[in-house]
Amino acid sequence: MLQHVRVGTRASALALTQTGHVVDALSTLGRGDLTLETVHVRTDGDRLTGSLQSLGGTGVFVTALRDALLDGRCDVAVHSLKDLPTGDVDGISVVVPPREDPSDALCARDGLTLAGLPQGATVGTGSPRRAAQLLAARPDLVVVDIRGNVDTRLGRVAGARSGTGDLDAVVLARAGLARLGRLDAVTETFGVDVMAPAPGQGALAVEVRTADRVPGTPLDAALRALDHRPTHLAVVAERALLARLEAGCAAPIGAVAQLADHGRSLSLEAVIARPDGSASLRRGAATTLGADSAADARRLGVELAELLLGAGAADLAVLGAAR
Ligand SMILES: NCc1[nH]cc(CCC(=O)O)c1CC(=O)O
Repeated sequence: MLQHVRVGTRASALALTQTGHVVDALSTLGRGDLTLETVHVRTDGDRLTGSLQSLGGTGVFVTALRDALLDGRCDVAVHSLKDLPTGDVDGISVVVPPREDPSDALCARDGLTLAGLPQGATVGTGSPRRAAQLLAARPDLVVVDIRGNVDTRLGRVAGARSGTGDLDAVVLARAGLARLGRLDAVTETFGVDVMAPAPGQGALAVEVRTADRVPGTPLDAALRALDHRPTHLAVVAERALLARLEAGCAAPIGAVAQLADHGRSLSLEAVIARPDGSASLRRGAATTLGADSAADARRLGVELAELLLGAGAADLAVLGAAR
């Protein structure tokens, strides 16, 4: 049986490379039974130019792609998983391919590391999570709110290829730079102890209409093979924590999970920071994985969120405001 599949994507360079990876993977896993086509979908997030925070929280890049999927203008939609709101959507099922390194990376002028940046250096990021953790490590830094695609942000670094940048550094997800072939710009990759990544960072979400998950069809078989259990369970835990804290992707919350004990348990570490970096809470937890491992992962996220709330998380950050 030959099945034709239209894969919807945003038109940014990052979205196109991410979609390209998914198309290649589905093509290989489809063993000649899938033909694939890429369909460009415009989103409000690509059109508006204000601060990312002023756009009204999570999901600005997501709705148009989901609408295209539900309207039947495409059959598969590819997103950066960290950009998705935490709620499930009726009629859509999510597959999670293997994740890239979830870390954040400093891209500074002249090869500088965080410790090497001069007093009062300017660092660009539009993310309250990154701003808070930068300021926690270096209260003297001046954080500049920037947005735009990865190339635009890298172009803001002084002494970068163009040489016209106005900032000493920017912070970006290492995964995006890796996918774009721009790891050359990275001057330091942050450990979780310095900067805990956004829940879901480095992972992709491949969305499909639940009605199309028909066992035995080439698309369903390829999607089953594409789904990566360690990544899927990790992001379920990270996003359950975010949801329990009633926070969106703009909240100053970092969380990263990974399988341990040869896949028999899952550990989760999370940080919530005061936006100015003057205080933060960090906690970790782990669970063994039983027959319903997704339920165990979700419970781990909820329990760690409740541990953080019990320790005063709500006093640190304005939770609920960034939805
Ligand atoms: N919010 C924008 C966004 N969404 C996903 C990535 C990078 C890729 C990823 O985290 O998977 C980026 C850019 C960045 O944060 O540097």
